[in-house]
Amino acid sequence: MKIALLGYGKMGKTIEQIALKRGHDIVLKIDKGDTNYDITQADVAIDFSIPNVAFNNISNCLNNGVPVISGTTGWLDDFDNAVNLCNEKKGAFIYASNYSLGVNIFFELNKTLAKMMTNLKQYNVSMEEIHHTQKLDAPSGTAISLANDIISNNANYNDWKLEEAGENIIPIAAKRIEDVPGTHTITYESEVDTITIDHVAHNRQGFALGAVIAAEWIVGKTGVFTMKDVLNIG
Ligand SMILES: NC(=O)C1=CN([C@@H]2O[C@H](COP(=O)(O)OP(=O)(O)OC[C@H]3O[C@@H](n4cnc5c(N)ncnc54)[C@H](OP(=O)(O)O)[C@@H]3O)[C@@H](O)[C@H]2O)C=CC1
Ligand SMILES: O=C(O)C1=N[C@H](C(=O)O)C[C@H](O)C1
Repeated sequence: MKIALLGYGKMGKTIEQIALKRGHDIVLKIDKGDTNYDITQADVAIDFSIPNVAFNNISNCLNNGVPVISGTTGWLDDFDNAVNLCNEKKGAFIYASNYSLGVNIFFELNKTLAKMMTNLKQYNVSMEEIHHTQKLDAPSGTAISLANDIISNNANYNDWKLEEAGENIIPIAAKRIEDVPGTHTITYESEVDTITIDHVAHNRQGFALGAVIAAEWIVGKTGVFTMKDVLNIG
């Protein structure tokens, strides 16, 4: 498979290593300032860039009939526009806030726990995410997915807020510590005890492998998909 990497930073480089090991060719490596390139030479594009260029990169792929895997976080104001463009162009598109198998299992655990806690109003939920100091967005895309899944599965919550608690609101604390690849913790606290679930990434390999697996899966398909479709879990 011929892969275009849109964003050749920490994730782009990790994806390259894994894709080469799995027998793929990297035909484009696009970074800041690279504007004059022909995306149609790729069978599939993988975007791990920065929030304010992600939608433009995704649109370019969809407008040129190239399936696109989007891992960049912090651009979701344009998510519905990406979905509409994909449908209009009969293209193929996946966005996931987190491509790792472990986090996708964690997403399912979070939904199940949120459902179980609905009638237990003595517990208050909170979330913490920790990432490296170069991260541009806060809270993390994964934390936003986790919070939205709690809201969809637990009637006691209808919103989330960064660093702010309140009635029916999930407070999310975003910490930045050098070299942390990504840690997410969900806590339910009552007066008598605490229930905690967490996911700790040890490196970026899990995110990158998931993105390559998604790229292999999407070629030849039409539509807007999620990692749940790719991994067949939950
Ligand atoms: N969904 C998931 O599983 C995961 C998502 N992420 C997300 O992926 C994104 C990238 O993360 P990471 O690799 O750590 O970040 P990096 O900052 O290491 O890499 C981002 C790269 O994008 C480049 N870039 C800037 N402008 C453009 C452009 N117009 N087109 C293409 N590339 C451009 C940057 O170049 P330059 O440095 O020259 O500006 C940089 O090399 C983040 O949004 C992060 O949150 C990260 C891990 C997992
Ligand atoms: O920026 C990162 O590094 C990561 N970003 C993603 C997010 O915002 O959730 C996924 C992972 O946690 C690493």
